[in-house]
Order: sequence, then C-alpha cells, then structure tokens
Amino acid sequence: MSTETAPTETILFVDDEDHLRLAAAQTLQLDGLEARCFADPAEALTHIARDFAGVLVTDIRMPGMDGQELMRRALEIDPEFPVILVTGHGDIELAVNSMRDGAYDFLEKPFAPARLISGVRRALDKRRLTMENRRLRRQVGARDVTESRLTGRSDVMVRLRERIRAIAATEADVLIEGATGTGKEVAARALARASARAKMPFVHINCAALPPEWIESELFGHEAGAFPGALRTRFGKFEFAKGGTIFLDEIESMPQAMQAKLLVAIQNRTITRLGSNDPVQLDIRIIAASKRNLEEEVREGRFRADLLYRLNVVRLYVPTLAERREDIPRLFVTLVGEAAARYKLATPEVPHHLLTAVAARDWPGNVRELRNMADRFVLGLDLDIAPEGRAEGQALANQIAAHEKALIAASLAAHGGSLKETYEALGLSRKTLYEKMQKHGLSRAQFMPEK
Ligand SMILES: Nc1ncnc2c1ncn2[C@@H]1O[C@H](COP(=O)(O)OP(=O)(O)OP(=O)(O)O)[C@@H](O)[C@H]1O
Repeated sequence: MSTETAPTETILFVDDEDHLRLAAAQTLQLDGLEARCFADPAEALTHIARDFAGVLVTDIRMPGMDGQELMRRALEIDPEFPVILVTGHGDIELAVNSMRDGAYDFLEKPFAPARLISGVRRALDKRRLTMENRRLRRQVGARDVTESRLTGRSDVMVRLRERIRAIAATEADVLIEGATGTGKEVAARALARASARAKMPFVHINCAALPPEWIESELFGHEAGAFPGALRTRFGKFEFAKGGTIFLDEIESMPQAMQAKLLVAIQNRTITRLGSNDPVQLDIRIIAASKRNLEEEVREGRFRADLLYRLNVVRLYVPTLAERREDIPRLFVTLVGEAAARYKLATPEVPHHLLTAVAARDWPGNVRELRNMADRFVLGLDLDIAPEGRAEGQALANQIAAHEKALIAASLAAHGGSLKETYEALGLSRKTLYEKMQKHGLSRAQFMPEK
C-alpha cells in the first residue's frame, strides 16, 4: 500500500507591486487556495523543486530577474512545471512567445479575480496529472528522461527530452533519426525507461550487423528442421521482447525481402517462426532508428514506402554536435569523468585551452567521437585537435560566428556560468558579452553547475 501523502498545492505568486500581491493573495485564499507571494523572483525560485506540487504565477516585467527568466529557471528545474505569466495590457506578442517558450498560460493585466482563479485551477489540474503520471511511472520502475544519459542543456536537447517524455507516455511506435554517434540508442533506451514498459525487456537489434540469410531467423526465430542446421526450435528477438520494447537500429540496412515481412509483423503484431504456420501474437513496442533520411531511401528504391509510412507515426530527431555546439564543453567534461572512472584513474582537470579547441572543432562522429577523445585525454595519449578547416564554401562570417559562439560557451563553462569571470577572461565589456550571448542563443543557466 502506498503511504505517500498528497503534497500541498501551493501557488507561488510573484509581482514587484505590493498592492497586486495583496489582491492576488486575497483572491486565491478566499477561494480556498494556498498562496505564497514574493516581490523577489529569486526568493520564489528557492521554493521550486522537481515534483513541487504547486504552480507559479509571475509578472513578466520586473526589475532584476524578469518573469521570463524566472520561468526559464523554473523549467530547468522541472520542465513540466506549469507557469502562468502575467503580461501588460496589449503585450500579446510577448505572451505568444512565452507560450512557445513553455509557459502554460498567460493573464493579461488587469485581470478579473475569476480569471486568475480559473487559470490557476487549470494549471493545478495539469500539475496533479503530471505528478500522478510520475508516481505511476515510478511504480512500474520507469525512470525519467532527465535521469538518462541524454544530457545537454541546449534548446534542441531540452526539447528532445520533452518530446521523449511525452511520447513515452503513449504506446506509439517511434522512428528515431540522426547522424552516426549522436545518441539514437541512448534516446531509444531513455524512451523505453520512461515508459510503462520500463521493467520489461529492451531488445536491441542492429539490422546492419546481421547477415541477410540469418536475419529472419534472428528476428522471428525458427522451428526445428526449418532449414539444414536448425536442430531445435529457437525464439527470435521479437519473442524475447515480449511485453517490452524492440529497438531496430540501422533499419535502413534491412534487406528488402525482410522489410516486407517486418511490415506484416508490425501491422499485425504477430510473427511467424521460420518453418511454422502458426503466427504468434506479441505485445511489443517498436522503436526503429536510421542514420539516413528514409524518404530519400524510398526515392532511391532502397526502402519500402509502405514500411516507412507505417514507421512514420512518431518521429524523433537527435541533433548532431554541430547543432548543439554549446553542449560540447560540459559534455566533454562529463565524458572525461566517465572515462577516468572506467579506467580507474584520477579525473584530470580539463585545461581551458583544450575545452576551447574541443568546442570549436567539428565532430563528424558526434558524441561517440568526442567520447573517444575524452578516453585519449584521460589516458594521456596524443590529442591532435587543432581546429579543423570547415566545409569549403562556408562563408567566413559563419565560421567566425561559430568559433565565437564556441569560445564564449567554453569560457562560460569554464567559469561555471559566471558572467563577470567570463567577460573578464574574454576581455569584453559586460554589455558586449550579453549581446553576443543573446545573438548566439546562449544563457548562463546552461553553464551553471548542476545542483
Ligand atoms: N548525451 C550524451 N551524454 C553522454 N554520452 C552520450 C550521449 N549521447 C550519446 N552518448 C554516448 O555516445 C556513444 C554513441 O551513442 P549511441 O550509440 O546512442 O549513438 P547512435 O546514434 O545510436 O550511433 P549509431 O548511429 O552509430 O548507431 C555511446 O557511447 C553513448 O553512450
């Protein structure tokens, strides 16, 4: 039996104007809601934790940390936390942008007490659902995506984790796309672990690694005597995945004849062992991954359109390191720590100039290549990482901008997100650093130490 008691649902209300705080507190309390009001956003932030049961209502325009920054910080602590932003009259564009950035709702000033209550009640309902979902997932042993190895604070990675979390709650089959070494398998495992199938098997099949003549028997199994050498009945990987998840890696390499059989298996949720006529019903979730664009493969006649159509229900894209350059310094430091643990060596400090070079370089092999580099660094091997020339024809300005972004990201990472230390180290004014961070979509929160 569960002994968990329901946590208190508290509304955190942030506004720098005293009379608005007072009015809101009265409105909420009269409606039987528990409200705590703050003039200082930083103070409100200290109350927000993962699994905090309440919601946040904050004014956007405040001196110091504004409402959007407060929201961003809150969503970093818990990406599903409902935030209601209070905007000035006519600030529709700001409100719409904020919704895109993850706000749950917005209230336009001046708002009627009833509007505040209904907005807050809806947000609390949503929060209750999230918490209930998390409790259920914990019961089945599921772990949250934020606990997986799918690290990275760039917008693209934050969004990827959000999508994985949302998709994990469904039973949909998923197609994961991304270049080599980006972490497609890590994403697939995170998805399975965050789903209700967490405690059931996760079966990984690399379609490119199987000889074409074995693939059917590997996937679907065979009966004794199905072919010369088949001495006894053997289960295939699909049957091992029963009740769980099957991960079809490098699906683009699946031979055409097998693609047709796979389509039938996915459509009917049944497999037939080689040499048998009896289909076996299976409850499995299918996650497929491809390094190549499957539409292109279909056009080239290498991949069946009907199979792509069937797999195409939910699509996830895992970005390359080039698309999330700002994650590289922190990721490298993490990988160095992991490598040191693996080799049972002390974790070496990563010198600043190395972080800068690592962040500025191209990584065509993505995280896998970066991981190899971390291994070499820990083992004291030659690193050979002078920044390489970029693809020819790329405008010089783009190269400069990319290097500038990488340099700033590396410096922010080296200084734990401290703006002062960063602008001093880079010899910039505070204003220039701030402008450049805005231009490159960098925020100091991305580089602050994990709590
Ligand atoms: N965000 C991450 N943080 C730490 N390590 C990661 C991350 N993403 C990937 N890795 C590591 O990088 C390596 C490559 O990841 P993975 O095998 O998932 O990539 P992939 O896209 O499936 O590669 P391939 O296309 O070659 O099959 C693995 O060692 C994995 O543990």
